[in-house]
Amino acid sequence: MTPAARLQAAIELLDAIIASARDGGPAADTLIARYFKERRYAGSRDRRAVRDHVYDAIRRAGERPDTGREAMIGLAIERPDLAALFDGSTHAPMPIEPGEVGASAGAVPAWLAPLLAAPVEQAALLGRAPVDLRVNRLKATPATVARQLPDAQPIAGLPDGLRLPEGFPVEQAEPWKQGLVEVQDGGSQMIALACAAAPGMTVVDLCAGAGGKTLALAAAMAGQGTLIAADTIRARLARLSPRAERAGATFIETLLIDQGHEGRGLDSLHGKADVVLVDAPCSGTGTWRRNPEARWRLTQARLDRLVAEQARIMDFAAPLLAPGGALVYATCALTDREGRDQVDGFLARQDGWTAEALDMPLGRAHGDGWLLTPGHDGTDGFFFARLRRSA
Ligand SMILES: C[S@@+](CC[C@H](N)C(=O)[O-])C[C@H]1O[C@@H](n2cnc3c(N)ncnc32)[C@H](O)[C@@H]1O
Repeated sequence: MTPAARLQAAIELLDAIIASARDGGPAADTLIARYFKERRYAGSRDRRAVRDHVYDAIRRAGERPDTGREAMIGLAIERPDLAALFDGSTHAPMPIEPGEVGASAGAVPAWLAPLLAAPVEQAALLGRAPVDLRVNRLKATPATVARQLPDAQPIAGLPDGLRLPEGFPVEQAEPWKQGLVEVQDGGSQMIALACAAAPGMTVVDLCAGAGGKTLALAAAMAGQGTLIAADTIRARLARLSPRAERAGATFIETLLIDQGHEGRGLDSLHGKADVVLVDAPCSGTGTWRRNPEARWRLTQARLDRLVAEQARIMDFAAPLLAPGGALVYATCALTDREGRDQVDGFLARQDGWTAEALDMPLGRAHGDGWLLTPGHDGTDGFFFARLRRSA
């Protein structure tokens, strides 16, 4: 493909990504993979160049543009090398008309910016994310893994964390194949640390998804005790089993609960748990480094629904705790409504709970919880809090 044809391909892909973000369709990565499956003539260098154009244009535009051309013209305003490719030749984009405007530059949609926690460094939300690993203590130590992965660097403050450069193909590396490491952002590792799970405890990971944090809890428990991974989506929980097997964490039990009737599946756990992790569904504002078009999907109405659902989940999680137990509330969101205010609301609604002061090696205190941000900590963005049920 010529450089101009690559640019035109990026514009077509952006059209599809914009429509998908508007209509709740597939993620950008899925659309890009589909696009190239149908265009076998594109070589690996073509695919890389088109993908880079697409993501550069997405990262640059805080508001969802109307068209791919508008997104790309916005980028071309800052990149004369790209502007020169709008020449109308075969497979190239048509010349930019006088007065034709590009998407404006920005990190965060205007409606959302005032809702972000004040300390958040907004531009850093769109940076490039490294590949973070958690060494699986059920099978290995950081020292043994570091010898096998010489490119990996320790992550300050995370005893089991190792960091590889962006794009490192870790799934082809032996330590990953043998289950000695899991790919897990440093912020997620910090949340597992905040749970302070220990051998012999009863721990419930209530929004377990495919079990990223469940596996970290399993390692902290050294494979001893009761660890339940619950979720409302069967397909997500199903992805945990092969991961648990690879990690040697076969003591994990999975529990499929019924959306809207969660209490039914959780009755037998009432008053039994030492730790309940609520890693709640959220706006994902902290993970834009990995899927920057997510900010084109979020709407005020969706945020309102998420906030209501987070409060509801915390409320049905609370009775699961034994006296003296800890409910750890976490989101990969950086809006105060999903974090600090959510904890304030819980403490106002529920008697007999206190927020524990946290002192973690990365991040900073925020309200009654803790904030991690890409700009301050080099991790994805998270808010979490540890809420203790009185003994
Ligand atoms: C942020 S994701 C969890 C990510 C996961 N903990 C990890 O570390 O990979 C939130 C999860 O909450 C689940 N969820 C949504 N509503 C729920 C509910 N009412 N009860 C339990 N889980 C729910 C979603 O299916 C999703 O898997």
